[in-house]
Amino acid sequence: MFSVREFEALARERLDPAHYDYFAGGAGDEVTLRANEAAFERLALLPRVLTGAEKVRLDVTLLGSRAAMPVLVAPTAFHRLAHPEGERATARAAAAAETIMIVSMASTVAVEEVAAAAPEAVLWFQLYVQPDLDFTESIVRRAEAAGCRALVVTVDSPARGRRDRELRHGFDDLPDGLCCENLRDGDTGVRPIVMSPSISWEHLHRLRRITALPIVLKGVLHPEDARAAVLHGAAAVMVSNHGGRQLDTVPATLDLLPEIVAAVCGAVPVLLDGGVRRGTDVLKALALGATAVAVGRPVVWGLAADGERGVGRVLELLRDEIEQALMMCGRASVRDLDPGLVRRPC
Ligand SMILES: Cc1cc2nc3c(=O)[nH]c(=O)nc-3n(C[C@H](O)[C@H](O)[C@H](O)COP(=O)(O)O)c2cc1C
Ligand SMILES: CC(C)CC(=O)C(=O)O
Repeated sequence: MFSVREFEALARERLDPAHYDYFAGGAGDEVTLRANEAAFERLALLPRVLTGAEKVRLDVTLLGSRAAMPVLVAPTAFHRLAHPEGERATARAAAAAETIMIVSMASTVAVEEVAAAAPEAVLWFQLYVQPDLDFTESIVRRAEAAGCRALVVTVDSPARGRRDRELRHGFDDLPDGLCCENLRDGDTGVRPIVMSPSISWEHLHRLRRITALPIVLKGVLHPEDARAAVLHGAAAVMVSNHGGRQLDTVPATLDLLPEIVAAVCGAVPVLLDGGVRRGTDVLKALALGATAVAVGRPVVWGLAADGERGVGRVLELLRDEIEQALMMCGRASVRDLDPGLVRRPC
């Protein structure tokens, strides 16, 4: 396998079509899903020459967590639909690649077991605030106790996106034997995930009161919200449209990045996900001001294709591509890229 695209093709062959469509699909007409990747294709790289950059640096430090490359594992649900080992395999591969895995609240392996399966892994935990705030707090406590080092609060989902592919397959629940293990509740079994339309800045304040973990706001698209996130104490913002799975026809994340970086004014790191498939994509996002990016579907494709090895290979491919692209651009480090590296062809 020599590219993320090849992994997607193999995953498609291996997966039940309903599960492939769950992973691959987007909301509505999938305009945003396509736009995310197209935005990277539209932007060109403009290399410098004779810069003497013999050794290149790929590592970054984010909220105190080190990553050997500026590519994180985005939180994606239901990994055991892709491979029996599920999130355990993903975490082992992330640990081997020395990068950060953001464990989804909707993981099919409990966060404690993910941590136990990969003791070296640096884990962050993604949270959907549940209307029962005491239950939400108990989930946060579990993530803390499991050793997660940041809380990634997803704010783009006051309701679940309408995804025609899921509707067509009637995919609305996990098969028998699988469930969202982080929603187990002593008294009532496993609770369903609820998307909270009432979620507000007040919930962020509450989370800040109950946990000392740094909080990343995931799903910020409007520059005003990015500014507000800083004022309300977010430790980082993640420019994300949920991989085109929530509100269709929102802009590609790469196209919004410069405005958000300007709005945040260096106060907190800006992360981005959506459509990253190549090392050159990573360089483009970093050139426009992201500190790092995250990949969702590429990791799922690796997992479905070959479990831990597949995820490991996907991460290795991205790492090698970044290193090569950085050298070809005449730059010595992912930390000091600037907008001069990219051109928008007229
Ligand atoms: C199958 C799938 C499941 C996802 N599950 C979650 C989730 O549980 N929580 C969350 O915040 N985002 C979730 N996302 C969104 C990802 O975190 C991320 O924003 C998106 O996948 C990035 O786009 P990409 O797939 O093009 O890399 C999911 C995405 C996919 C594809
Ligand atoms: C369980 C779902 C809410 C996970 C998700 O965020 C998604 O499928 O995009």
